[in-house]
Amino acid sequence: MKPQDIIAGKSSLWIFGYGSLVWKPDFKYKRSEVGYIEGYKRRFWHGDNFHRGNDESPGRVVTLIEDDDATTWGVAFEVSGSQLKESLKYLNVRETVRGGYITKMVDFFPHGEDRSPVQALVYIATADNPLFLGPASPEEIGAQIAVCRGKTGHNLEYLLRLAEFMRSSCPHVEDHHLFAIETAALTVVSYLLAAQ
Ligand SMILES: N[C@@H](CCC(=O)N[C@@H](CS)C(=O)NCC(=O)O)C(=O)O
Repeated sequence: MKPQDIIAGKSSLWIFGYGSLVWKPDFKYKRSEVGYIEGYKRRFWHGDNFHRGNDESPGRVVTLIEDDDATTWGVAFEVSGSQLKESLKYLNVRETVRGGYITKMVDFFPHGEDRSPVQALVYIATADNPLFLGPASPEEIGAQIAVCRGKTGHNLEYLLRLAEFMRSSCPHVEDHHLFAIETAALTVVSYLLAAQ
């Protein structure tokens, strides 16, 4: 979907973040809500040769993989008025042009009792994306993240900030994939530091 098609006729829009967007939206928004989407699992299966890696050593960032039994927790940001066009223009470069993500509309469920879902835009990197790296063990992914860096910073920062967000904002959620990779990456870092 092109940004102009997304905002056609809309005065406001919710944008769901589940990776770097949860800790670094970098666009103006009216309000935000922690919550989840259904039917997708978050996986470090997408490559990144710009923000957190390069062509020789692509980093690993998250995408969403369809799974009817899964939910993914993150943050939805409501943008309205001029924020709508500004946020989509910014995210089109950050997510689509540089990251290879496409856009979909999903139901977002704000955290809390009996909250009705709202439609939200989400950026997803699909398996046909040339940067898609696919499944690997937490040890392999952790080792890759421990040594990669790109124009925006270290891949380890991306991992640790997402893990911190989940612990602080979603303490009731056990994200085995995320925390196993965090443990593996920190183990590699400790070995590298000890070897110095
Ligand atoms: N689309 C996901 C993942 C977004 C994401 O991590 N995209 C990368 C692009 S490859 C990014 O924005 N990186 C910025 C950074 O690493 O600071 C989200 O909603 O948070």
